[in-house]
Amino acid sequence: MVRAEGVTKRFGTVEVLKGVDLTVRPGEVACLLGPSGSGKSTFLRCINHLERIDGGQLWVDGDLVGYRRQGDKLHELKAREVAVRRRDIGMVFQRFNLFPHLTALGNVIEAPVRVLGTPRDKAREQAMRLLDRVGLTERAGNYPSQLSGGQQQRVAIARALAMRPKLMLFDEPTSALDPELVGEVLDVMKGLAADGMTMVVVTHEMGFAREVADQVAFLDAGVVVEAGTPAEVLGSPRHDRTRAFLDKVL
Ligand SMILES: Nc1ncnc2c1ncn2[C@@H]1O[C@H](COP(=O)(O)OP(=O)(O)OP(=O)(O)O)[C@@H](O)[C@H]1O
Repeated sequence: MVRAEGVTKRFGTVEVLKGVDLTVRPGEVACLLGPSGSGKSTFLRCINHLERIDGGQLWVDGDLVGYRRQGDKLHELKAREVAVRRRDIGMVFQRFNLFPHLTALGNVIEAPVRVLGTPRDKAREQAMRLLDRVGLTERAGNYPSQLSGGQQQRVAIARALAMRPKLMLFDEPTSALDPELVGEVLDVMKGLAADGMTMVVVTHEMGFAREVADQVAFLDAGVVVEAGTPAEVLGSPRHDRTRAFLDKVL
């Protein structure tokens, strides 16, 4: 589903990704760990077409990010084509980024109606099912300001799911939450994983990584220095930098 080979990314003269290699298979949950500034968000943004890579190759769902193949030639994607590819990718951010002027239901309905042209009645039915899935049926009519952080994040997940993505990206989805609200968001993510959603999750929640991840990758200074099962990477890390990081967070 995601394959990165030697992906590099520079901001100005600073090389933030220095050759990232990572493969995430369909249905797999990959947790990306690493110190602040190691490039985790940047890598997620590259997968989601929000940043352009400078080198290496990045495939999502069999397509080379940024390019369309025609015969044996590659053509750069136009903005419209990027927008179409991005429909298959759901992204959930640390700060929930809900539309403040729309209710929970309105937030979930918005993209299917506007982008996919789903009839409003059908989008509403689907949105209610999604709100039920994230445990927020009763809150459908509430505005973001009337919801807790955990509830807002669950709406954000429902909103991303409304586009029926093939891949979900999570960028520290619980970091902005009060500790007592973290569990409710992780439970929704665990449910998604159990349903077979392919997920790449940047998180500091080691319990989640240990319990749910098929693969844990440790990114340090723009390079995946080790990747493996949670037992391998969290239980017996091979790299000094991974060990030093885990000593701090575990
Ligand atoms: N748009 C940008 N322009 C310039 N520099 C950027 C930009 N985005 C990120 N950076 C820099 O790239 C480096 C990696 O940032 P990134 O947010 O990817 O790291 P991270 O591992 O997700 O960190 P954190 O855990 O703190 O969120 C940082 O030094 C950051 O300042």
